[in-house]
Amino acid sequence: MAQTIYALASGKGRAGVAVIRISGPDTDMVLNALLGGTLPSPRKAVRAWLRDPDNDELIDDGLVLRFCAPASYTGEDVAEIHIHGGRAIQQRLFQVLDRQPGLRMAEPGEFTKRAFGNGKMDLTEAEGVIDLIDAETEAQRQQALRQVKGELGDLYHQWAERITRILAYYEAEIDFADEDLPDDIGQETKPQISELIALIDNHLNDNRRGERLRDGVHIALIGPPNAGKSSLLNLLAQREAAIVSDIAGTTRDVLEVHLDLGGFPVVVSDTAGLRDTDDVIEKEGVRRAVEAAERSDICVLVVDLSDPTNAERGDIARYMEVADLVVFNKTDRTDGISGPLAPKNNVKISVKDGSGVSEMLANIGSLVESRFGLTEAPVITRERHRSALVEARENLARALTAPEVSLAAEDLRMALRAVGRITGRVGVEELLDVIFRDFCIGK
Ligand SMILES: Nc1nc2c(c(=O)[nH]1)N(C=O)[C@@H](CNc1ccc(C(=O)N[C@@H](CCC(=O)O)C(=O)O)cc1)CN2
Ligand SMILES: Nc1nc2c(ncn2[C@@H]2O[C@H](COP(=O)(O)OP(=O)(O)OP(=O)(O)O)[C@@H](O)[C@H]2O)c(=O)[nH]1
Ligand SMILES: [Mg+2]
Repeated sequence: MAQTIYALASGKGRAGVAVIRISGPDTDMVLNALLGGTLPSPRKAVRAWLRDPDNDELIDDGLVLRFCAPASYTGEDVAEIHIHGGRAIQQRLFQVLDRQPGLRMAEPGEFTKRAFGNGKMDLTEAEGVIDLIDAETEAQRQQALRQVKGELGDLYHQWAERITRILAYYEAEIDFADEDLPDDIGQETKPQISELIALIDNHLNDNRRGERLRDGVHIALIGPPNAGKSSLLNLLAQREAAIVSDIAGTTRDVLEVHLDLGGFPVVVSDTAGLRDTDDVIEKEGVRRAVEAAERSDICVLVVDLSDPTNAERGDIARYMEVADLVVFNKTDRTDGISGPLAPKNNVKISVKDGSGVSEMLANIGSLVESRFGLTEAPVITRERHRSALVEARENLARALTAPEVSLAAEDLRMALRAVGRITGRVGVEELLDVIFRDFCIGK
């Protein structure tokens, strides 16, 4: 029998109201003790004086919510005690709970773990709950909510069902080889397997947009020394995060700033100015700058528009080729002549007087949106999903060329297990039983 667990469900520290959640078989016993014998009816908020059962001392004027298994978040008996969010009240209630037999403090995620264990949600939905709580931007919230609603889990469940149906043909061939079965089951199954592989490939080939949206889109600011990269970073961060000076080669380390860019989480990296140098430390800085550019999802090249030496530097022309956006800075100093350099996507700004900055933000915003924005179909949000799908795909491909029916069946079973691992929803055997029930084999 599961233990009864409790935890502070609301944020730590002083607050207007704090919510303490209890889940498990002893929930009603605890409520009885705290309320002095009257249990509120389920799913109805009831105001109640909370007392320490050992000495009848008042703890707080509270609000209590009771859920009866299985109709609760965890699927167990659950109670929520809403108290005033003062430290001493929280402390006192926790002391009382700690004294109750069979009760212990919940581990992180344990309520949701129980919800999964009791079939209230699958693993992708549980991950969605965590992502929803962690969501810091609007796009992250939307992506997490879709996962909580089960969109991703449903997709994988559909695929698991498709594999199971295909597998059923092979199982039937193995079990009832002497019965009336199609001569070549491959004719029936192979197009179905290929179709599924194509679906998985398409889903995998997503530019890792879901993962990027979860973790943050990495934007690197690169360019020659003194172009104004650090000045631009500070402008974006709205604080003096990086040192700015008119000495070329000021920035050495890669400096990261986290921002909400129109609802998208982005991590902007300021880097050392790119140039040939004999200074060993600056050299290392340049190496790190190039590395940051290679690792980034979006590479922004910052160039000083008023610097006449740009056109002579072959490396800048090369960076212009590969950069996603070229920002010509310091328009306040010139009439905006970019010389012979005219990259595809560029914008002219002045960090000093702020001109062009909103246009630049819109430009970066649309790059982020088109590459990493939400799509019609749900997307992979974790490496865990990706590696399981790659494994499933490999096994499906192997099933296509398997020399024997029994080997193909084993490949399909492995593919099924890999997909099933993502949702944790249904075991292979369980699914097979369901399918076999309406699989007409004359038996
Ligand atoms: N006070 C409070 N607010 C909360 C939660 C909570 O547990 N308590 N939630 C969670 O942390 C979220 C809401 N999610 C919930 C999910 C399921 C059930 C629930 O009781 N499910 C039952 C009954 C379903 C029904 O009748 O609609 C079930 O699934 O059987 C409750 C809340 C966000 N807000
Ligand atoms: N006139 C003018 N000066 C600017 C502008 N943006 C930056 N600067 C100046 O240009 C100089 C270099 O700016 P930084 O931001 O340190 O340049 P950086 O690209 O980070 O340089 P490194 O770190 O050396 O690679 C500083 O003196 C800034 O004040 C601008 O839009 N107009
Ligand atoms: Mg700098």
